[in-house]
Amino acid sequence: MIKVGVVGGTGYTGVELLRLLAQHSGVELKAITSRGEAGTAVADMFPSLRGRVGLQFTDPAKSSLSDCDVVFFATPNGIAMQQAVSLLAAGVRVIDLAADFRIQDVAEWEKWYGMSHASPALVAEAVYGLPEMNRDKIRNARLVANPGCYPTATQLGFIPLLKAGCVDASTLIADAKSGVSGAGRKAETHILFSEAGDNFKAYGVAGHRHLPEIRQGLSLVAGGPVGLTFVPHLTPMIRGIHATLYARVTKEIDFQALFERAYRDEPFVDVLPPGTHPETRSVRASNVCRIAVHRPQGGDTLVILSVIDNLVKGAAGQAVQNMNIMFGLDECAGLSQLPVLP
Ligand SMILES: NC(=O)C1=CN([C@@H]2O[C@H](COP(=O)(O)OP(=O)(O)OC[C@H]3O[C@@H](n4cnc5c(N)ncnc54)[C@H](OP(=O)(O)O)[C@@H]3O)[C@@H](O)[C@H]2O)C=CC1
Ligand SMILES: CC(=O)N[C@@H](CCC(=O)OP(=O)(O)O)C(=O)O
Repeated sequence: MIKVGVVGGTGYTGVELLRLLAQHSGVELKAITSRGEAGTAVADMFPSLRGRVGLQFTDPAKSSLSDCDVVFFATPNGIAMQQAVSLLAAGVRVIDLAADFRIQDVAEWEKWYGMSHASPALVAEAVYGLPEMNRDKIRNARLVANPGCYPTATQLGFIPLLKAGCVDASTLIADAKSGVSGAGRKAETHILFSEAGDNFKAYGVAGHRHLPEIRQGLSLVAGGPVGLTFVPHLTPMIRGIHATLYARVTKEIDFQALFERAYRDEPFVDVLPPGTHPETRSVRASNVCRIAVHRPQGGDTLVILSVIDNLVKGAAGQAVQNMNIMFGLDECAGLSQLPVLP
């Protein structure tokens, strides 16, 4: 049994980790932290976990995280980078759901995240945890940077095209929409029901912190710099990301066949038949990314539709997938949930 700790068990990605780990036969939950709820039974706060999680929340400063085999950080940006060094020194592997180790250029990270990096030396060691891109490196990683939610949906949609060199890499467009849980569980005015409900808006058009993360991944695949316009939107749904991706064709190939080949052996990427329109509810609560490939009116622009659940393939599910790979388990262990309908 793999001994697991979760830092940030009261947040949305934290409780999603608990839901998935509680259904995973290869792990034992050892510590679940909260600063404000230490001493509260986890199942009292989240009755959905009654009978499945018997632990209480513990104060992160007093938790026995160094006794774990792996610790997940489901915390705001800037927390894991302060604690990873000592955990790694104690032989604990770390999976950070935040962005502390996602960007290899530390100066660039500091610019977008508005803080100094506490462990710049660890950044080079960290492996970007997108299994479809980095599975072999993840296997031996001590420290995994779990990708962001928008970056997961966007990169999975563009990667086959850039690998094949069949689109103009300088004019990519990602028009992405997220459910409100993407903003986390903390109280903020713009995510109040009466602000976000029955409403739809773009944000971060001038520059969102996921832009450098997506650019980094796509540039590696393309073998050179990419030009990307990325516009996120907030939609009045709870879970889900829908990314509509545009790319101009430079080489004629069978694009549907390209995607089917690229993801044929991927357990969590489903390429839909031609002409289909994936819905966010078709992946709700599951670790699946569904992709459809379109070429409207046979023109020179491809439109790729990519949907994920931001809390699962966009966060906790992908983190469990990474843990499975790191510990040599079945990659799908604990991740066989079908999407919830309606
Ligand atoms: N929501 C999403 O869709 C996605 C989120 N992420 C990333 O995952 C991380 C968690 O997100 P999310 O779950 O939405 O956030 P939430 O705001 O819902 O939860 C944050 C958690 O972190 C804990 N926490 C806050 N500050 C500290 C601290 N200083 N030390 C220890 N624990 C702390 C909080 O617990 P307490 O206050 O009880 O200690 C809480 O459990 C973020 O970095 C986010 O960017 C990544 C992909 C998708
Ligand atoms: C709807 C919403 O607010 N989404 C968040 C992104 C989700 C997230 O948590 O960011 P990471 O993936 O980098 O951790 C935002 O735009 O800031």
